[in-house]
Amino acid sequence: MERKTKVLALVAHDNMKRDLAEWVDWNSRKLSRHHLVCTGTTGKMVEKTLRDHREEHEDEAEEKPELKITLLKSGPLGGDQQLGSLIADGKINALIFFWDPMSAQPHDVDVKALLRLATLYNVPTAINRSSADFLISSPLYEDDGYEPVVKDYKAYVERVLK
Ligand SMILES: O=C(CO)COP(=O)(O)O
Repeated sequence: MERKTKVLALVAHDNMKRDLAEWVDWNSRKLSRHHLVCTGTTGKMVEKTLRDHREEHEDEAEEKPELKITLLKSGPLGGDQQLGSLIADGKINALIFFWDPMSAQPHDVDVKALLRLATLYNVPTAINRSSADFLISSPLYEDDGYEPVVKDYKAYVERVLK
């Protein structure tokens, strides 16, 4: 049976990009069959990592799906906000965001907003390598029937203002 393609968002701050590149390389088979959405600079790195991985494993007979990677703007230039908007529209199935706990970011408010929306919409989110390992190796990750429950905000939306 044909498995569903998921939309996975991958983002890393500069000091964490090497970590993400290693993680992507290690998980390239699992990632390659999904549509990846990345902030600009992260996306270029992810694409290069996946292409290099393919070149190194050219001799393997397995079928290699066409890479599908969407590059948003660079994070500080609005990429985090673009991703937040995709989350609000229900277009992202999981977020892998290696954010830097040791450096201030010029777009810190955008980073916070992105993480807030991922939480609000109950998007499975990994914020470091171990949580990313747990996420990608979870049986639920492979379960096409699993849909995260999004809270019903109807009462909030329809509240009467005095
Ligand atoms: O700043 C980022 C996330 O907050 C990531 O942006 P880049 O992928 O463009 O470096």
